[in-house]
Amino acid sequence: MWCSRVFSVELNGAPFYFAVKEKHLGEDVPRVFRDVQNRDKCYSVLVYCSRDRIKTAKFYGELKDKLLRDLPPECRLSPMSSFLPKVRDSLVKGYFLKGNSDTSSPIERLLSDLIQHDPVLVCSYSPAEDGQQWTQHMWSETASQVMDVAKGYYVVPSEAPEYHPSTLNIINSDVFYSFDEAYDVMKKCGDIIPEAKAVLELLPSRVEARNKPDFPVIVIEGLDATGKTTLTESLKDTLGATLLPSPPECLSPWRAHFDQEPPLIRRAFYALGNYISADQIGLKGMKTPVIVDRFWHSTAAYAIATAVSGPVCNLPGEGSEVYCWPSDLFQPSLVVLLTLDPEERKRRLRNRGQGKTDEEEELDHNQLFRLRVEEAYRRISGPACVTVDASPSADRVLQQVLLLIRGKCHL
Ligand SMILES: Nc1ncnc2c1ncn2[C@@H]1O[C@H](COP(=O)(O)OP(=O)(O)O)[C@@H](O)[C@H]1O
Ligand SMILES: Nc1ccn([C@H]2C[C@H](O)[C@@H](COP(=O)(O)OP(=O)(O)O)O2)c(=O)n1
Repeated sequence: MWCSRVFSVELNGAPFYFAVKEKHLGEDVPRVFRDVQNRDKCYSVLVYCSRDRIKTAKFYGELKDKLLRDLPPECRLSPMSSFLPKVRDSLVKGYFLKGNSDTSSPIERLLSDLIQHDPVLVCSYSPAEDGQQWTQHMWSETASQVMDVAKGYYVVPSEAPEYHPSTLNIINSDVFYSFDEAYDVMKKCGDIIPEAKAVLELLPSRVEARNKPDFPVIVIEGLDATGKTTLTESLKDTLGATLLPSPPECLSPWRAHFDQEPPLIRRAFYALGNYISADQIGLKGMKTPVIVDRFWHSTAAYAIATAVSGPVCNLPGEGSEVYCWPSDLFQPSLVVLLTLDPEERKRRLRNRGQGKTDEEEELDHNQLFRLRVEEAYRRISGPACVTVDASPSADRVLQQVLLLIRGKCHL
């Protein structure tokens, strides 16, 4: 089983793959080990997935903090995973450590301690006797000792899978496709996160099968500073509409807390926010048109783009079930995606001069992340978004969107 797994190490935002084999057939040394200096040693710490997903997700985050705090500063820490290609939910996450001869003792002390107290699988990597190849040694779980060197596996390069390994675990870990799936996560959090209890109290008792609103519901999407607030305010005034922010205002006191939680919990929070918004849309949409500032497109696109690293081609392919709209979530009449040239977006951000979320900071620095979010927006279907260039003046953007609304929603 171990030999059919592929290992992935993220270096500078790009994944490098290797596998392990009992026999060596003269393959190259995997990229991850090629630049390692003589006498350097590497380690992997993978977190076992327990039945308690919340515990596993929390532990993964805490493990990073612990390693960063307790490892020698020269030790390099990279995200790592192990997976079975094409097998859904087979991804196991962890960290890859690179140390030198001075740091190997403190690293090994720390890892020995971890393996005895925490749900982790530790391996070390060192050059084989011939000095050319590298071998992987799984640590014994009981005695925290390295297993017999003769039983080490050889590490060999592995082909990149068709899509980024994180895509194997996206469904119901990063993106939730029903109220019940997201609710289940929040409910389980209730025992360990007091804020989760407060969120549960705000949720509609069930996803109500409300009648379709009489008036059109228009969602405005786009990266930060593309002009959503400006446009939604103008649409509200022009159409006499109700404007609803997303996540809904009632969740504001809890948002900062959930932004600090691991993806499983954080994304469940945003997913549930959409169901609260849907409830409000159902009520308001009986009396006026409704404009919504962000909705499910944002929830799914940011989650997918964060789970996957590297270039846009690492995203799940177009048409993947990952991009499908949840069957129990209200579908708006029209979703408009505002797009903007990156330089103009930065100029608007600077002019606005406000603080940004960590994710928005990331958007600024990481152009690949921005491209992944935008592409994920475009791939979501049911309803798909209609792209509008947000670079003209605010009034021209408004006129353009009004044309779309009148064409689609008979207003
Ligand atoms: N069409 C536009 N042309 C020029 N500046 C704009 C336009 N739309 C918005 N802005 C300005 O860009 C900044 C970001 O707009 P905002 O509506 O706050 O974006 P978002 O809500 O998407 O973050 C604001 O300072 C706003 O005044
Ligand atoms: N319905 C929503 C709304 C926002 N989100 C998430 C997606 C991003 O992480 C942030 C972006 O929200 P933020 O308030 O920073 O964006 P704006 O300031 O409105 O442009 O929130 C979500 O997941 N689902």
